Amino acid sequence: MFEAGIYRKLVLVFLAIVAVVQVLKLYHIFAVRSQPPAGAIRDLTWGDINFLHTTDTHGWYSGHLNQKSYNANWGDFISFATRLKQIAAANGQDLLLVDSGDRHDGNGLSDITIPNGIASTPIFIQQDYDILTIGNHELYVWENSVQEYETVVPHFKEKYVCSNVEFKLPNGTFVPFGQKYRFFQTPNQKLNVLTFGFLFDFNRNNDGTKVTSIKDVVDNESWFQEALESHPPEKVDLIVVVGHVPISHKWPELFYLHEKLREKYPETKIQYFGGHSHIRDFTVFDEKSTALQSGRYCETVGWASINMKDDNVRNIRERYSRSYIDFNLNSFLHHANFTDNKDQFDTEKGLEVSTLIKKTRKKLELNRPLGYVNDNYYVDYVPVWDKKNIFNLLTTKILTTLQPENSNITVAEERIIIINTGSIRYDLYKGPYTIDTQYIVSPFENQWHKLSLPKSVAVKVGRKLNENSYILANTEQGMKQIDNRQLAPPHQLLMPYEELLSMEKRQDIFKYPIALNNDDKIAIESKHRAKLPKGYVTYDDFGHDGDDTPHKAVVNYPVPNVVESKQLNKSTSGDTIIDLVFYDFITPNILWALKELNYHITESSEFYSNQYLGLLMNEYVKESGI
Ligand SMILES: Nc1nc2c(ncn2[C@@H]2O[C@H](COP(=O)(O)O)[C@@H](O)[C@H]2O)c(=O)[nH]1
Ligand SMILES: [Zn+2]
Ligand SMILES: [Zn+2]
Repeated sequence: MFEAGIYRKLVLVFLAIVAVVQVLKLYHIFAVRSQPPAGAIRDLTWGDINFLHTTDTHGWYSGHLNQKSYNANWGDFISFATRLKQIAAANGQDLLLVDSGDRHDGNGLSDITIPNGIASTPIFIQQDYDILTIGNHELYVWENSVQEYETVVPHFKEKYVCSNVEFKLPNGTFVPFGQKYRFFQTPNQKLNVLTFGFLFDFNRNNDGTKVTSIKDVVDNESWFQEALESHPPEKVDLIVVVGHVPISHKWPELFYLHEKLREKYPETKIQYFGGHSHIRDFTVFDEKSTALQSGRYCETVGWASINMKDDNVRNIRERYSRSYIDFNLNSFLHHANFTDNKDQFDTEKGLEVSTLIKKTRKKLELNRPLGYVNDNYYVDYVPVWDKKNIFNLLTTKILTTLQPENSNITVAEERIIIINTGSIRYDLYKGPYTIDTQYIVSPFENQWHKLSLPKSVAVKVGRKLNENSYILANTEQGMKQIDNRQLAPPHQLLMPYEELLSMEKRQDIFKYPIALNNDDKIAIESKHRAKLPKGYVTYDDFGHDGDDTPHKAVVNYPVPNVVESKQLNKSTSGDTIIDLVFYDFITPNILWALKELNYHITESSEFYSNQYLGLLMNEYVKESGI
């Protein structure tokens, strides 16, 4: 009797264990449902109208020569777009190409020439865009604005749409880059599309250009109201807004525009394309409006599709789809249905452009090695104090080699050198350090300026600049907004340092950038994902299945707006006068910080050196390697 009782219990326990294992197995399969097997690519979802979007390409038209995930070049992208347009046409659908600006500053192909862009712009314009607009990097330097106005705009004609930036003609009048808006019909679906192009409220543009905030255009510019009046809702099937503006819910500009457009077009579908903050993102504005942002540096081609005939749509995901396509040949061949068949995939024009890129790189000697990098140095994959962090390398080794330009510059015994972290544009990877590397990492050829300050004041400036507040300040150029967040790397623009720091205490946040429900965590932590290549795991308003290629997430640690290289003598007593040395680019921010510190400067900053950071890096690598 006793044995039978134990036996029965053992059987029950065994059955219970089997049941639990089955449930977990089902749960696991179910939870990992959105993860295709390693190496598999998530297919695109096509709609009546489809879009390919690029933004913040910053001259990366050669592709990423040492990163397989982004190994396609601009010629491959041209072939890819051509093939997808053919698929769309065969299905009676539309496919439009859109670009949101920032086309140089960050790669040797675009930056080694004077002015920059001379060699790269002829490559960029080979892509057959349907809608494009301007980025802030086309506006810092007058020569780049001239190039945009005289080369890019005439090439694309009515397809270049820019609603709030103007160019000053020799006679002093301001005219738009391209058209302020465009109304056109799509070739296959015959959709009537009303298009605008906007730049974020940028105030560091050169004097030969003018930027009007989106709010001012919408509220005060008569042409905008007239454009809406002359294109009433019954005549417009779709509004497209191409912006060099972040689409994040944290960035208000496009949401203000949306609110005003909805007053006029309560039911019309409105599709936004964003840029500037260098991230993959997708936001839902309302049931009939979404926004796509497509990363940076030719790492991503954004994809959006819309079902225009949607009277009985129950869920917004039946109306819209979005994908972030890794800018590599594997993805391009897959989505264009030419897997393992590159010869057939290549178009004549694509091959011509790939050849042009090779010839241009050779002519510019971009692959000429200057030295060797023995380790990887990251912008934010490791904390800023880590010896593998590039800012640690710069502040402890490279900046210490900066010399005043000549002997008649008076220099103090001690100094602090400050750089904005947004001036460093990419990681420094192990391998040959070439001419191209200099521009990839630190393209800005700013002068160094200095102020002689009491040490007690100078040591506080960096900390003040790392406060993240949007400040209205009276600068030399008049009332300008000083936004210290704009000094940081673009992809951290929306996650201010303090906010990131506060999260740092909860390590989990760096694995899951947003709070995820349990089955997502299972999906991410699953053994399957652990084997995947590192890369973007994008969490947006549609969830985390947007990346066409599943990756193992990288972690982004917080990066302050500025970092400092301190050459100070701990032994000196008293408030000695030291040199505060900084990039002339951040002078408005330095002056703001000193004002905030109640320090009244008696003289303006003084020229210190032309040895900009890229040159210092080159010399350092040649001398001692890194
Ligand atoms: N030190 C310098 N930093 C610069 C300069 N021009 C731009 N920047 C930095 O880049 C971001 C904007 O980049 P984006 O790709 O997001 O538009 C800006 O906020 C600065 O941090 C420069 O000449 N010198
Ligand atoms: Zn950019
Ligand atoms: Zn930008």
